[in-house]
Amino acid sequence: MCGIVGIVSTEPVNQQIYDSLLLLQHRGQDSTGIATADGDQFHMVKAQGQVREAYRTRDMRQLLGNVGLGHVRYATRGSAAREEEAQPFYVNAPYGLILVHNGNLTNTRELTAELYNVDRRHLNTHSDTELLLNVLANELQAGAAGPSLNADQVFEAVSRVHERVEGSYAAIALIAGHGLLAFRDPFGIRPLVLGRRTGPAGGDEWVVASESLVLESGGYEIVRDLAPGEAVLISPDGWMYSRQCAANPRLIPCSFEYIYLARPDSVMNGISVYDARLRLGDVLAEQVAAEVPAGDIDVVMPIPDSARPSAMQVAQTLGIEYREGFFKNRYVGRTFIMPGQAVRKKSVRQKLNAMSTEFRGKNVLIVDDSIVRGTTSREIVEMARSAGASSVTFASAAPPVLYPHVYGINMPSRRELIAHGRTTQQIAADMSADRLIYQTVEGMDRAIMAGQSLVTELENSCFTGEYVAGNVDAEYLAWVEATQES
Ligand SMILES: O=P(O)(O)OC[C@H]1O[C@H](OP(=O)(O)OP(=O)(O)O)[C@H](O)[C@@H]1O
Ligand SMILES: NC(=O)CC[C@H](N)C(=O)O
Ligand SMILES: [Mg+2]
Repeated sequence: MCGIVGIVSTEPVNQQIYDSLLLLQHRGQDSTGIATADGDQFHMVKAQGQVREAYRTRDMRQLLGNVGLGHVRYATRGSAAREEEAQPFYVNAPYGLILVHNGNLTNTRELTAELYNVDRRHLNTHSDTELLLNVLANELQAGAAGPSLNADQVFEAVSRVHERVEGSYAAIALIAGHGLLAFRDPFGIRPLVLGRRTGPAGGDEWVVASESLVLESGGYEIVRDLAPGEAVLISPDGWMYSRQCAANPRLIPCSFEYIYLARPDSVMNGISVYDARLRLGDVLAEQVAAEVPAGDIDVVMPIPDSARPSAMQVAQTLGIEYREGFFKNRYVGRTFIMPGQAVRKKSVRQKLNAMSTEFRGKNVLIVDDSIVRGTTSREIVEMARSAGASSVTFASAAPPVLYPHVYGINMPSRRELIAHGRTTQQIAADMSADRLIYQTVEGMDRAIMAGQSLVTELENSCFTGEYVAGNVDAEYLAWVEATQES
């Protein structure tokens, strides 16, 4: 998952894009980029690292214009370290296009061959985003009748993109002289929300972003989540056009957004992330009560940050005291989205510290939102034991992660997943926990989708092995495993 934002304003957008990217930092820490359109002229700045370190004042000054977009990257194809894969990507024809993308394409091999053999387009990186941009460019070119471009032509091009591209993609593009285009894949796997406000001199200002907290913070009203397959085109003077561009759209958003990726204060597809995490805690508590005799646990503790709402709810539902025994160094980022196992492992130790007075002589129930590689849980159990815990029960608000994720979370290989091919008891032994309790898939679905009717299915492939988009078979998974850095 990456974070994306696009804004059409009545005033310069550079600072607004920067501020929005700071709010989306939790979605990607590898690199960042901003592009603006000043009439027909594009300006772009990209850099490795996080938003606060990436942009200097002179970079910001050159980002002129009232229309723009931005990106924070968490690499899922190619490499986090390659500067040329930082987004946005640019192509000069047709018209001039710049694009940012959250998601991951699954037919990259076919697209790469087609783009070269049929469309005669050169690709310079291993990024799937470069592919997406070139397919869009090709389809816009194919439908272009002359120098002017109308909304119908743009939407027809997006329809052809949907036909050619497989996988997950929430994307925002600038079309020089024509404004901002945003579209979401036909399953709506990755999020994208549209907002509007009135500018200081009147006139509509628009934002499209990965998460609603960007809208809230900028004083925009939420218009709606883009529907799966829908495209929105906003002209530089604030006219908004939209159309359903997919033949068979079906909303199946990624459950991992609710479990871990998104900020709790965002609302996605009408579901509050915070409420979903509370309910995950409620349902997990049922599981704990069924597996652990009453009185066997003295205290419930979260692993900061993402597990807090679920852990609070586990404690409350079970009537057990809630304490914070792990303290977090606020200057260390999210460890799961860091590139490379060595840095992730080291960072867990730098990030979290166990306070022995909270652990000594106690039977603790530690709650995390998810266990993926086990990097966090292995370290945490060891910390709890050295801090003097009598026993350590570990509970995960998500079910066991058993399969690779190919739609925008970088878990390419089965081997690295602590739960793959193991029983719960074996995993508990691996992390040296006395007991391990997992949420069930049914419980997770119930918790996330409770109390609403818009979302009736979730993209759960990393838990179930069922892949909704593209032809994700054993051969493809073996290829991803062999070629993608994790
Ligand atoms: O089993 P693992 O491979 O360690 O992955 C799971 C852990 O990683 C995430 O934490 P992270 O530190 O990224 O972010 P957070 O502060 O939002 O919890 C997640 O919340 C789990 O704690
Ligand atoms: N996490 C994402 O959305 C990644 C976008 C794109 N696949 C990249 O690797 O840059
Ligand atoms: Mg965590």
